[in-house]
Amino acid sequence: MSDLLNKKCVPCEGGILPFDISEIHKYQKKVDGWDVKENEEKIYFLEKKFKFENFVKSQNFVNKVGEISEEEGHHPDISFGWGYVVIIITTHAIEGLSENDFILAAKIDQILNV
Ligand SMILES: C[C@H](O)[C@H](O)[C@H]1CNC2=NC(N)=NC(=O)C2=N1
Repeated sequence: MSDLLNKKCVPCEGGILPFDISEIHKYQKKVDGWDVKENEEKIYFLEKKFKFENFVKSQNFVNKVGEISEEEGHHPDISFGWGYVVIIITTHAIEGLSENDFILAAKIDQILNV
């Protein structure tokens, strides 16, 4: 079990530096199947695609992700449709990745492991 599951996202309104690439790689090892990508503004984010059997199962997963995000006070960008959900996570306040993103990723994975 990832140690990240025992942590809680800390409210972030800026004032800290985003993870550098070596911290990103260290944390990436703690979450399974999450890609690290960089957008056109050179902002790093996490991305994972989840597959489901139908639309309703995708929708139910999105709803659970929404509940966890509210509990954590940290929110992903979500797109979904028939049989898939794509989750993107970054820390908007610092324009990069922080521990919060990896905590949320670990807790999203946990939805499917319980
Ligand atoms: C204070 C509170 O934590 C912030 O407004 C939060 C809300 N959710 C958030 N979610 C994400 N992904 N990034 C943020 O910077 C962010 N800011």
